[in-house]
Amino acid sequence: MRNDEQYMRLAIEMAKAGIGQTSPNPIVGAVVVNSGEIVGFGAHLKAGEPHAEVHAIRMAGEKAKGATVYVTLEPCSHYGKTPPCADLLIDAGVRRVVIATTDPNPLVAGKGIEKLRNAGIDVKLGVLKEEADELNRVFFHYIATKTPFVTLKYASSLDGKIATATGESKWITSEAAREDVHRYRAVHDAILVGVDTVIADNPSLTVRLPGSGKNPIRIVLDTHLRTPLEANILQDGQAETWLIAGSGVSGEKKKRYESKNVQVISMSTPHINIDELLHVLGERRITSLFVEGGSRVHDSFVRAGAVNEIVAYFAPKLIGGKQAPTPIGGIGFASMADVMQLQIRRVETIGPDIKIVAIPK
Ligand SMILES: Nc1c(/N=C/[C@@H](O)[C@H](O)[C@H](O)COP(=O)(O)O)[nH]c(=O)[nH]c1=O
Ligand SMILES: [Zn+2]
Repeated sequence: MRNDEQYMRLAIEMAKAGIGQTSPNPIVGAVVVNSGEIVGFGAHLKAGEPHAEVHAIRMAGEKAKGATVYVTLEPCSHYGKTPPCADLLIDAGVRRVVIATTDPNPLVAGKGIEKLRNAGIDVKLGVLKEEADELNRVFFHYIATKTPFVTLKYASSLDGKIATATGESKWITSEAAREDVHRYRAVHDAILVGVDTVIADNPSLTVRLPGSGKNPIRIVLDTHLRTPLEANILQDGQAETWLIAGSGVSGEKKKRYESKNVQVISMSTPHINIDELLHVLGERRITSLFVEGGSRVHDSFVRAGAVNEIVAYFAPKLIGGKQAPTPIGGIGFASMADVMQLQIRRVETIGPDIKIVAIPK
């Protein structure tokens, strides 16, 4: 016999099956318990497919009657692509529902709970709320702002250089650290780099992991459309590629770039405004954005305050050189009073490297 927290921990572990697969939906897990026996469980695996509660109740069958259901997010009460889970739980005759966190969507927040309580079901809220909120920090951010959750990633030497003064950067971090980066790419809707990185590294920006699925959309900040036409990201057909151009680029120049997997998106101003960019990406259902550099792009996101998480890798190497570029270049902050304050969330080693995860305060 486990207690509410232990069953909810199971539901949270179950939810993780959907990580990287459910966008733009949240990841959700559910566990059905009857007289101390687990009789059903499930996770939401893909937008448009059954919700976690549906899988769990189906598995429980008759044993759902009089059972307790543990679910990491408030059961939905509106008709989306599938019928409301609140009604399903009521019809299945469950006795009690334990919920980790309520739905952030103001249109539905609390409605599922109200339906359950009106049907005489005992509802308990807030069990492992922090863990459940952390699970869906991307989804909650997107619902609240309609812009993507932005993760800034860089890799540098211990003395903070992302390349040598002559522009060499292969490789700074280890194979293990670079594989970790691919795991981040694999769960993001889109990856973003600046055109200078495309010119310098000719990156493919695809996910090279065993059995990896669909590649994220590749986005290049390219105000004047300087991306070389023979660049991998325009030629390899491995993923969709969007070039973000300033308003000054001529239609005929844009046409030269547009092809099957390549689109040019023009901003409303000559220079790219990060805030406008994020709203345009949000409208195109990009809920998570992985910004991989270079240093000018990082600076523009930091100065726009458009960073929700930083993932930094430090290699045990010294590169030196006043001209060697650092992770955040560009203009930066003139006064210490304006710098971006962070909170370190995690420090870990990966192979010979150090990985630090931080969030803005
Ligand atoms: N130089 C390094 C990186 N460099 C990061 C970017 O500058 C590269 O262009 C990009 O990762 C290449 O993408 P790909 O072609 O898909 O492999 N990133 C890292 O984590 N460690 C490094 O040592
Ligand atoms: Zn539902």
